[in-house]
Amino acid sequence: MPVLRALSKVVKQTLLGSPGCSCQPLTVAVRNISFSPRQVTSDASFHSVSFSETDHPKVLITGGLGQLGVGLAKMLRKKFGKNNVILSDIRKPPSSVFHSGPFIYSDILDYKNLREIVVNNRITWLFHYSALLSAVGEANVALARSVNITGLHNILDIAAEHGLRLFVPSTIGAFGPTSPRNPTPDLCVQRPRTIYGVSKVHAELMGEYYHHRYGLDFRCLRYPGIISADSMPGGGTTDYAVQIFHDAIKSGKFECNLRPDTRLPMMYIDDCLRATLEVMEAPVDTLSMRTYNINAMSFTPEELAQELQKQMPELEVTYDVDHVRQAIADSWPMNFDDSNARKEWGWKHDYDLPELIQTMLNYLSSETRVARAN
Ligand SMILES: NC(=O)C1=CN([C@@H]2O[C@H](COP(=O)(O)OP(=O)(O)OC[C@H]3O[C@@H](n4cnc5c(N)ncnc54)[C@H](O)[C@@H]3O)[C@@H](O)[C@H]2O)C=CC1
Ligand SMILES: CC(=O)[C@H](N)C(=O)O
Repeated sequence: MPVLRALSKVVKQTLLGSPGCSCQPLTVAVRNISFSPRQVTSDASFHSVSFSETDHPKVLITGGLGQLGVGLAKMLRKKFGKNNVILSDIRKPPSSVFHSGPFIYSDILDYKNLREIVVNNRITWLFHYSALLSAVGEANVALARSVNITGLHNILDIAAEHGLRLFVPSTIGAFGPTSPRNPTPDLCVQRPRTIYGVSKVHAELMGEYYHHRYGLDFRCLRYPGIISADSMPGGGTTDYAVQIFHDAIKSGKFECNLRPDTRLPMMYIDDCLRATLEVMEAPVDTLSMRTYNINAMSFTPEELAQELQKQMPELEVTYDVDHVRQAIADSWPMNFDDSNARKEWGWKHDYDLPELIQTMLNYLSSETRVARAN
């Protein structure tokens, strides 16, 4: 009976909150009302990150060995110091990554292990990059549901319990065929048709809910398709826009898996990572929302090929449409309206299509020259 009485007291506190406070202080079990390891102690606080801690955050990046995580770690280590940024993943890191700063194994489905990492390393900022992307997710819905939704729940609970500032990326894929597509504003119908999109809308809503309910410092950007030279994409619909550069340099030929007229929002990786840091550092009073669109450019495969052919006139592009990816792309935004990010916290992209092409070609051709010389 005492157990039941205690339980009912916790339930009451959870549901009613304390008088005069719109968000619930951390006196409740975040995930479930039970005697689980997720029960938060009464002296914990969602607002416990002190100023000096946010000036010099201790950072954890999950899913850090994908297309974006290694670049994010590099940028954050430059700013906050090598040992203050821990990269984690479930894959074995290449030796260059392993020797460039702290790396640990972390499966986001293992809640206790995550908690241990956060506690032992006194983590204050968490960048949650683990996910299955759109095309891979459609090929393995059960795994995508588990990693993208169950994994996110673990991350939210850990972040809330330990007063972390939490960044979770969302995507153009969080919109669907009934959303306005040209342009797509921050707030509109979101009815995606992929497990990836559904999981990202869920992440946006859960993060915002934890923010309003518990005061979690949740920040989220909806990224366009990201283009990078030194890392490969992990199985998405926008992957063609990276692959074309590699194939152009290697063989002078590229077979595109989307129709030539498929228009999608895109961004160079340096802009994406800078936006991520900028929104994490934005003063709270500049953020009227917790989830923002960001954008840089928007093009079709045909436009990208034509622009690339200005530099490489011999490039041959053919099309062999993958129907799964095409259906996904046809349901996504063609242009992204990111005016709120620009107005509120000063977002501004540096790379348009010509700069993107020049930067990618410079990087990849110098890599090829080095490889040939060795
Ligand atoms: N790359 C892009 O164009 C875009 C990416 N994003 C988002 O940015 C984030 C990072 O994207 P990418 O680096 O491109 O993804 P990616 O697919 O290249 O990498 C994801 C990483 O998550 C890891 N992972 C999978 N299951 C895991 C688990 N159980 N525990 C821990 N890690 C696990 C994988 O090993 C992989 O290294 C994702 O959340 C993605 O949705 C959003 C929009 C565009
Ligand atoms: C735009 C994304 O979220 C990703 N690159 C994908 O195509 O799945």
